[in-house]
Amino acid sequence: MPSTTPTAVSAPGKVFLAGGYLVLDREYTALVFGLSARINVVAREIKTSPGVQLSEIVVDSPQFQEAQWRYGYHLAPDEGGIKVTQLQSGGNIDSNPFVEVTLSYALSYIAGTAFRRSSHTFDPAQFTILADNDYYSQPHSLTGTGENPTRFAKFPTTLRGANKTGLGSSAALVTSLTAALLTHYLPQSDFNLDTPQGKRTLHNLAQAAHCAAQGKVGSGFDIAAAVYGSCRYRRFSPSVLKSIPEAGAPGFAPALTKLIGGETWDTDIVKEGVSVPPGTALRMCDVDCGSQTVSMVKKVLQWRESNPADSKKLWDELQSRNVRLGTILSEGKLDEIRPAVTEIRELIRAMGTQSDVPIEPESQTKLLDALMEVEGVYNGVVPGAGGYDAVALLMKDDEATEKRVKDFTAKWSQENGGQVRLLDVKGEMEGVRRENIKEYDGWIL
Ligand SMILES: Nc1ncnc2c1ncn2[C@@H]1O[C@H](COP(=O)(O)OP(=O)(O)OP(=O)(O)O)[C@@H](O)[C@H]1O
Ligand SMILES: C[C@@](O)(CCOP(=O)(O)O)CC(=O)O
Repeated sequence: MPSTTPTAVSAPGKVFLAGGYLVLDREYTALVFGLSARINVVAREIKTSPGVQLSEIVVDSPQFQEAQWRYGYHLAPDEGGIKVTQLQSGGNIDSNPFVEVTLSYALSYIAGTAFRRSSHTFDPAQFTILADNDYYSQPHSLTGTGENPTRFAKFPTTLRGANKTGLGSSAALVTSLTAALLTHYLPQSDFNLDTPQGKRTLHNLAQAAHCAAQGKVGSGFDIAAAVYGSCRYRRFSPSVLKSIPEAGAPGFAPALTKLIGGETWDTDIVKEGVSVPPGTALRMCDVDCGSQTVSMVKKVLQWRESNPADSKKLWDELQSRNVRLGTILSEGKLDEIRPAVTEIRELIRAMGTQSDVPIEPESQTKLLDALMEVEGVYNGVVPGAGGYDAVALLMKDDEATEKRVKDFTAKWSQENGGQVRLLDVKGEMEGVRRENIKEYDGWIL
């Protein structure tokens, strides 16, 4: 039976502190942190008048303009699973592939497991997405209503027009929407978010859906952070996802059920020993400029292929420096943070120069070096794939340091052009979780 009371879940965004590029290969690991910025999904049934039959799932994202997607669903032939189709609602609504693919995957999984035991159908339901403001850099109005008027802003734009800050909105969205669908439609005996088994199911399903929606298989670190929060991550073998036909194609449903519960996943996610010292915060600065992760990844991998010996030497050494930083952070050795990060940055710059990819470009080196001079800042990196669009800082977690960093970034932006802005988000340990529905007063009727 679907849940008759509304339920809410949230999943965190990510900051990729160490191990970018290396993590694409299972030989190496990444040090990834979850963030206090979350994507929340509230699930509730749609009540219909007596005698009225509705088979519709509505997903909406009320912080944005033209962001309501209505879907019909049917059983695809030849065990193709549940196929969803966006219903036209008059206006010119963009499709949302991440939402659509997530629905196909989660509904097919639900139908193929629990619903197989009974002649169940999907009752109409609504899933409302609410994202913490730091995911987007647009100016916004904070005139919301309810208990929490400033937590979720209204953005004066469609999602397509939103400027993302790179916190992994699609991974957090796919994870929390999948968790909301499983929680809403399945009894607790079949899916419980609070158990290791529940998290495993969610992780596998969200990874598969996210890869399908993106049209590529990345390392999956962002889904791991969304499910488990801060962790040391070793990726799954890309071959894990080879067995799965496109959603709706013949054989999709049994292949998906087998994949999600199967033993082929060789992901290795460790939470123990991943933390920052007490009194220290991992913070992000948005730098207003975008980079092209896909072509950067392609170029770095080409360099690696053409220079197997040199690149291996560099990656092996970088891996051991990354692991050392993880140990220093979890053991709270404050004095060692700065030199350890400096050593990592040296090798990141070497990788950038050798592959001719701006991983830590000169403008970011200047910015990070100048930030290090701000009292209370230990050091910082260009997170993930690097480029021009963000820096992550390890700094003291107090108001005075925050103020100094904000003053610094304001001055830096003025003197150097562009926009550097300290976001409110901080590194946080916890992954996906259930939320109290009261958090969303004023947003759901
Ligand atoms: N609040 C939201 N409501 C509905 N869909 C969203 C929302 N936020 C993100 N999405 C979906 O995720 C897509 C953005 O995903 P994309 O992978 O481009 O960005 P990202 O995950 O934030 O980036 P990065 O991996 O660089 O951090 C949007 O086009 C939309 O489909
Ligand atoms: C380069 C890479 O290792 C990290 C990309 O991270 P981000 O999208 O820059 O946060 C790619 C991946 O892990 O899928």
